Amino acid sequence: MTSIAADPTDSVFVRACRGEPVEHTPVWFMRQAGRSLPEYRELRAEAGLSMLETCRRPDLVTEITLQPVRRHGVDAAVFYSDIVVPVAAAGVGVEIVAGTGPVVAEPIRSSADLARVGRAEDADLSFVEEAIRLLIPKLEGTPLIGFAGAPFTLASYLIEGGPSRSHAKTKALMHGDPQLWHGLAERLAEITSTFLRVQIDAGASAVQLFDSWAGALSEADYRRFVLPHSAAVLQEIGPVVPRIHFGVGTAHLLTAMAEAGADVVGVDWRTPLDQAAALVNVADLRLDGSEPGPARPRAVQGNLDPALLSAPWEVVDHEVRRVLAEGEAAPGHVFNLGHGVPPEADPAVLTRIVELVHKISVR
Ligand SMILES: Cc1c2[nH]c(c1CCC(=O)O)Cc1[nH]c(c(CCC(=O)O)c1C)Cc1[nH]c(c(CCC(=O)O)c1C)Cc1[nH]c(c(C)c1CCC(=O)O)C2
Repeated sequence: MTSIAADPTDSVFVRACRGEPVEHTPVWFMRQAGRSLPEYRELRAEAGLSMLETCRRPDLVTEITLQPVRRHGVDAAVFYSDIVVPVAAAGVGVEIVAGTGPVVAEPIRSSADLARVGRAEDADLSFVEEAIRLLIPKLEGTPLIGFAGAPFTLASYLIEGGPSRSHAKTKALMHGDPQLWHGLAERLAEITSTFLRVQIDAGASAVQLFDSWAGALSEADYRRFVLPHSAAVLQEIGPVVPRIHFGVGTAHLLTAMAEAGADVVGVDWRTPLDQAAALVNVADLRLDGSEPGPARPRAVQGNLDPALLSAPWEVVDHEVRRVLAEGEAAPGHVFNLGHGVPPEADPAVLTRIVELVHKISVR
């Protein structure tokens, strides 16, 4: 008898995102594929390729995406790629420097610079499609999360030329030349939507829009300069698959990030999930300026402090139980860390967390 693989669109993870009943709380980890895993470090050393070259090799992407699913038994896979992959495909010279992050040799700071950012329709993302088509059968029903960087977080790398704590040049450009800012953000929104669309069409069961650094903005600046562009991305994708929207240090932005059109709002460790659940129960922003519809309940994702992965197990155990209890207040809860897995994390602790979440959240 041939076994029929489970349908990922009916998985515990997808149902939790939609606020439907689940047998247990699903769990996955941002940055679960990567340097915390010895098998990842071995494969990278063996291949001898840069991070971006690795992302363009469907065979390697498939193996790396599967590694944490095999090892930890997580409820979802996250596509191994990077937020700058589609930007590089659109012709921007960018490298990922180990220990630093994306570095852009010639930053985008004028309209002449903006002309160097290619159009989404000219970006070759066939390697993404190929990798996902290889992956889906190997996942045997485990849902795949596709992702992209939101316009603000991508723009910050392009304008600053690399990682920045203050995002000073980005903020100066937003306020000093709003027309150039909106032109750049619109171009990036198109690239991001295309990257997400390619992943969904190839078989991703959910997507996450990472606005990792949006927390650096005031709510007023976020609403004026960022929200319309992130909303354009999420609303362009539509409700075909659950849309997760995440940033770090966003306690003051959770309502606005939900309004962008997310089905699930990712929360860092600073805001308890019961408080977050109340903040995200709002209507979607209407991009045409019409009256907002009724508030809609949204699921939350998070939010164990990644720093605690190196605390004694009793601490982790206690914190996992607290996060699960606070998550009960939301219509749906996807367990995760409050940000990515640190490279020095002990993978055995992650496996133990998956087992604990599955055991104590049984309905
Ligand atoms: C801001 C951001 C980036 N990339 C990403 C974000 C948003 C998520 C977040 O907020 O952390 C998204 C990303 N990057 C990567 C993934 C893969 C999937 C997963 O989450 O497991 C995802 C979802 C692989 C990666 N992306 C990167 C690595 C590590 C480098 C390597 O393996 O060579 C991995 C596994 C590189 C990268 N790329 C970026 C940074 C900050 C870094 C780390 C730099 C460093 O400390 O070395 C930009």
